[in-house]
Amino acid sequence: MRSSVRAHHGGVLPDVDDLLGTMRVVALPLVTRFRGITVREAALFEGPEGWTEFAPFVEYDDAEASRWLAAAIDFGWEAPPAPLRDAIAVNATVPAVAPGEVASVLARFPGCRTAKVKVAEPGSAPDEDLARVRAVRDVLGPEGRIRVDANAAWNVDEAEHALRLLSTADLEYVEQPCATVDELIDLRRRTKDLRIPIAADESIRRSADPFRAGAAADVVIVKAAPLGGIRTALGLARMLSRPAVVSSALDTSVGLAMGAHLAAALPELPYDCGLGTAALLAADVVDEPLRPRDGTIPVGRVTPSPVLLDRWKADEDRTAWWADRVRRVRALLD
Ligand SMILES: O=C(O)CCC(=O)C1=CC=C[C@@H](O)[C@@H]1C(=O)O
Ligand SMILES: [Mg+2]
Repeated sequence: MRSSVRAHHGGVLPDVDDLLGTMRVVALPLVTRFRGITVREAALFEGPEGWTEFAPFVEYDDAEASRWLAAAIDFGWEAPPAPLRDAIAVNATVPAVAPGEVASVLARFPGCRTAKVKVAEPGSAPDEDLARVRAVRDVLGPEGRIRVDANAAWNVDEAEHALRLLSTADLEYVEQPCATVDELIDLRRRTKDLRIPIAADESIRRSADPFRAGAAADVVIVKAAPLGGIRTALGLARMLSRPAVVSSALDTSVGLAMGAHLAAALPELPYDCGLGTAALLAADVVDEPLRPRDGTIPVGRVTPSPVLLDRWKADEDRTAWWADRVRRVRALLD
């Protein structure tokens, strides 16, 4: 490394040439559309501690992306905290597919006893969500655990209506049913009788006051990259004092390894984690992707295969776009 400096948190902050020197940008096809995309782009760097990932979704602004870069640097340039476990139980992630497609999606997650089902997608009605959830229940059986994620799409009335409909499906929790903390509080009051726990995801990583959001929720979702890295996420989970579920962001196996290290360092892990999403990628950058086997993924660093990095490399325009993004976002970390 040439001119790394110390970052505010006391860690190393590599300069932009260090980052761009090893950067590889990939464009990986998905098995099925997820949050509106069919190709996942990611920038990978090799730091002194190993390979790391910077993959904020392309529509995110530079300020938001700067936390993802801090996380990438933390994982590539610092040793992760000591793991307390060597495998992480993960959930299946079911995109907003038709009920007839549910069985083939779940088949990609062998051994997973928990499924997270996307609901409230634009243009989809509550009874379509219910049909998808019922199809998941048919495959998992009565012992299966089913959580739904609305990604903040419902207002309080819609959320109450949907939860009353979905309550027949025995839900483990509902993730981010509404956008604001006030709405979450209102919804909790209105649906007390249903006893469906409420999990906060976007409210934790995007709100100015994650503590208020944590207090309004029964469960908190922590994601290493959007929260600025493993250490920051661990500290936040500790302070929120709610059961934490580690999840990911449709990362390559390099980013999933970061999430697995976060999950491995949490003192308690009562829920299965959203780290099985390599199963939604039709291609990955490592020879042995971190796809769930027996319902778990292993904890450890992974190294991309040069052949796969070449096979899935993004075209010149997209690679230049990511290099520009890294330059702009790195400047925000000074
Ligand atoms: O938690 C999971 O099962 C997988 C990850 C996941 O659902 C998400 C990944 C990427 C972006 C988000 O829209 C989404 C989420 O909201 O949790
Ligand atoms: Mg979510």
